[in-house]
Amino acid sequence: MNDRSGRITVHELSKQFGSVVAVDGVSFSVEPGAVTGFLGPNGSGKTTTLRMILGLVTPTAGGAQVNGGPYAELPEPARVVGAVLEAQGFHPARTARNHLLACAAAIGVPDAAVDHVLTSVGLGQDADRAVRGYSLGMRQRLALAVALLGDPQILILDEPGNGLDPEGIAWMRAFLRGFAGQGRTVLVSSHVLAEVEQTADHLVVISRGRCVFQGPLAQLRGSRRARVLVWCSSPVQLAEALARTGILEIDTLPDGRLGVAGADPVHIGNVALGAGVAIYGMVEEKIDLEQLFFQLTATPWGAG
Ligand SMILES: Nc1ncnc2c1ncn2[C@@H]1O[C@H](COP(=O)(O)OP(=O)(O)OP(=O)(O)O)[C@@H](O)[C@H]1O
Repeated sequence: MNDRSGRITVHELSKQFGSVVAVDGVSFSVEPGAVTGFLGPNGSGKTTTLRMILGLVTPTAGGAQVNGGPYAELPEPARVVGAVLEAQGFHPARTARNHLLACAAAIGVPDAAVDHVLTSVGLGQDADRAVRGYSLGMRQRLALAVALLGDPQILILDEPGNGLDPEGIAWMRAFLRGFAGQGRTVLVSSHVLAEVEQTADHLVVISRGRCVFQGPLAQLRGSRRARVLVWCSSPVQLAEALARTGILEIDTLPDGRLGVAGADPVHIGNVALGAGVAIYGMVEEKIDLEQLFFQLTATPWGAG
């Protein structure tokens, strides 16, 4: 089965290792033409999910499909999916070129593909050096080159930012965006929202083996209403006065300020004036995605 859609679908996927429930009924889909960030804290089940998509771990329940069928049933899997799950154990004495030539032979692609992928990942100059002299970032690029050998439609990367310096991270981001820009599919895991924030169009967030959010990044940003934080002489009086004008989403912050959603500073100032409450300061709250991610993944079965 290969419908060439470039779509990954995961349905009610679960995996239990003894008494550990690593993945617990996760469902999501990953579409072509976009970068999908697969986010969750350490141990939340990301790697196990990716391994199940790739047929490396047998699910306890549910299933995953790549191009309309199980990965194991794809006729030429390396031409459909390129995956980098962990910094591979490359033979230290081998050059990158020789390593890639061996991989190319194993999956039946012509040697010419080797030069192409070496250039794509920026290792052209270092192709004939032994891998033992490679930095971690260069090894990551080599692992990516292996994944690209079959000119796959889909890339699956597990924490590709690990060990990369800022320049390497910027390069990886641009590469993944370019790959998705060709209409291909990218699924990239991370435990740091900031790492995928600038790359991902879509997010799938898991926590303790369960999916707590999936959708466009912009939707996550918009899921929390912007608030105005108000420092005033009488928070209770101001909250009551605002409520009389229909503004009901008001929280009291630990520092005594009010967090008011659904009203602009002009309205709040006018209401305060009418109620005889002195305003000492107002700021529009910045939506902190990292904090939202933390809130999503900190509560046991989060809000989705
Ligand atoms: N082969 C295994 N045997 C037993 N437990 C496992 C196995 N693989 C994973 N686990 C457990 O399943 C849970 C999920 O692990 P997993 O590696 O999928 O999480 P993760 O989100 O990828 O974490 P990280 O970000 O740390 O890589 C963890 O509690 C882990 O200890």
